[in-house]
Amino acid sequence: MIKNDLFLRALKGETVERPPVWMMRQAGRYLPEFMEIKAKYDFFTRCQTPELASEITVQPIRRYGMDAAILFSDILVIPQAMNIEVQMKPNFGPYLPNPIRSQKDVDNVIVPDVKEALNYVYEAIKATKEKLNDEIPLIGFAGSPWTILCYCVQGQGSKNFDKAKEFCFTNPIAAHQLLQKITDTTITYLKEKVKAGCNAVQVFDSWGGMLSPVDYQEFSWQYIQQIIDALKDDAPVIAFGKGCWFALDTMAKSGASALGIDWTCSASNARYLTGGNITLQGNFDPTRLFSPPAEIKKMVTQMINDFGKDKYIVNLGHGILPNIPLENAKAFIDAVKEYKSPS
Ligand SMILES: Cc1c2[nH]c(c1CCC(=O)O)Cc1[nH]c(c(CCC(=O)O)c1C)Cc1[nH]c(c(CCC(=O)O)c1C)Cc1[nH]c(c(C)c1CCC(=O)O)C2
Repeated sequence: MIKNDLFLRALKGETVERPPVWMMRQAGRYLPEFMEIKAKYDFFTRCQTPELASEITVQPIRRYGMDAAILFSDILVIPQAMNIEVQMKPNFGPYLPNPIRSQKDVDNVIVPDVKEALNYVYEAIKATKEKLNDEIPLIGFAGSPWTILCYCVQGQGSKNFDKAKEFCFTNPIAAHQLLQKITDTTITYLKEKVKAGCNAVQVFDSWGGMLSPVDYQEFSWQYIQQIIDALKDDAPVIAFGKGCWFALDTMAKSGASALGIDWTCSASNARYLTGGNITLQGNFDPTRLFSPPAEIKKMVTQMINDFGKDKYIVNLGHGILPNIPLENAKAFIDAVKEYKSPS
């Protein structure tokens, strides 16, 4: 049994004293203790060494006491396991030297035995569970098939992922084959993560908002739906689509336990679009963490009042930025812990 189960109760839609809180990308570069490890080990060494990955995962918890931990890893371990070379270049980000651009490239992509290929991730989960000592739940995650395709085809980060979209629109058969291969790999991977000890999983569709509503259904959502269908009896699933407010009505009917909301969608609009019954997670503008702590606290309290304390998980609308002052991150977490319902 998990001692602080606020997060799991919110995912079930139960009434809570206060909403739970965690931050997307909470194990990261704003933490000096993270930077110390980063200085010594390259990115994939950190991901692949269970002792390092588990240590990095619990760093923000020790400092701030969030209500859930998220495993330190990356969405790009999936293409790596599928035989696609992925590098993480310092001060540049992901770089895939042989991007996928043709049917032949797609044919060369394998659906691996993820039990073997990503065994280091499950070992990291087990090590993390020991460190967490059942105090709080652990979240596992994967990128959405569309977001993974974006990197596989573009070959690097992008403002508009134009090459990824061009590939889908000029070569839809190959694109769908690739999306299905990623989906099949992701389903087995997430199931293994749950078996290893993750208490919930989140699917990050970071680049879903690059697609039109119609294209979103075709190239992104139908694959996320397959993942939800396959996982929902194993663990609660959170679906986060950045810029995907237009699909919230579909997402609300998917069987996901919660939906992530970014900061461009108001709480009332998100509740309206999702029918008011499903747990929502979000949606503080990550850049707003640069505001003074007192202002952050006021805004967080207002945000909880706007979403309502139940069926709600406090989070940012996307990942925390590298240069956020430590006391500002603390103000965000503390505001939630100090929350009192207006009566
Ligand atoms: C799109 C995406 C990626 N990775 C991820 C996403 C989806 C979430 C989102 O949209 O932010 C997910 C991710 N990546 C990382 C986590 C760790 C867990 C956490 O702290 O939340 C999570 C949940 C570690 C990481 N993944 C990465 C870092 C920073 C580089 C480093 O530590 O050396 C971290 C802490 C590298 C990475 N990995 C990726 C990018 C674009 C980058 C470079 C940009 C950046 O530096 O933020 C791909």
